[in-house]
Amino acid sequence: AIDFKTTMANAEFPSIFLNASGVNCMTVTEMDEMINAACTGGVVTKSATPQQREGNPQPRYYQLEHGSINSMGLPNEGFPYYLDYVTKEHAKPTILSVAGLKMSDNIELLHKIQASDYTGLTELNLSCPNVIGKPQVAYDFEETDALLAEIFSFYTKPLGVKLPPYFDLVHFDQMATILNKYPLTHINTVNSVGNGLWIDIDTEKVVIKPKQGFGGLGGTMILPTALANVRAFRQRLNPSIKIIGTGGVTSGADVFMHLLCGADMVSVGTALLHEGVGIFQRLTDELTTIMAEKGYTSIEDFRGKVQDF
Ligand SMILES: O=C1NC(=O)NC(C(=O)O)N1
Repeated sequence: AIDFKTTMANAEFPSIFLNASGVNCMTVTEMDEMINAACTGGVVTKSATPQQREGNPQPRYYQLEHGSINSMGLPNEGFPYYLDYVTKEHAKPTILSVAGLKMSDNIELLHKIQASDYTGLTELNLSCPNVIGKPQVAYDFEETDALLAEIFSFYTKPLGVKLPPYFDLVHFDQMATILNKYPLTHINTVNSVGNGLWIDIDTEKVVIKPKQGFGGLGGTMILPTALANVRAFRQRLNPSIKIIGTGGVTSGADVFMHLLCGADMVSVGTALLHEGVGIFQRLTDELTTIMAEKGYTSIEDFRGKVQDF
């Protein structure tokens, strides 16, 4: 069997696979299920906001033929619930995802984690596209830079950021220049492709209620965008900043492509919601088959080695 173990900061993940924050991670039951499932590296919590949130009105999720559209609106049990969970002992590492609704929230949440007994990884979600009236922070380069500067003036525990997709090479340059200034453990890229729209032609209505049907896109249809973002940041970031590749993974071949682009770990959202935690054994088996066919005995044989034409 191939060794899929991965280390990020002070955490040793027994597998490269994680859930995308938001999927299979809202409650203790779901998070335990992720940790206890075969071939998972651990669990990423739902992004925690300072207080519990109901989220946006339903329907707020819809499965499309080639992916998904969602405008959940950060429903979650509240920061204390998730801090309590990750501070407990678990068989595999946890990543605590947090999402402030304004800059002072983010600072406050990280002060609380810094002061807590939690020593594991934290991921600052800078990219939720679905909080009504709120922008995706990571599309504001100045705000992101200022926020990270403030955070790293006091935060000394392992910290990564969840990024939205970018679509312009100059934006990759600008964002990487900012991120390289800070001792981040990782980036997680991509969050959903923000503010897509889908219509049911029978009813001539949009398919989700919030924001007149505008929602974040996930699944197969965003795989090319996800691969581009993983590769672009791998090419630009300090090697010390690891990459969790997220977006569009439904098969071992998709995982293989994320790894060729340089991902250190791979997380699954839409397909996990659709298939359940059994997907991780399937992805492991499919990736193992591909590697065997190519004579690879370790991910290091091909990680980041996508070739130009
Ligand atoms: O960061 C997020 N990305 C999404 O696609 N949806 C959720 C949400 O709406 O809660 N948050």
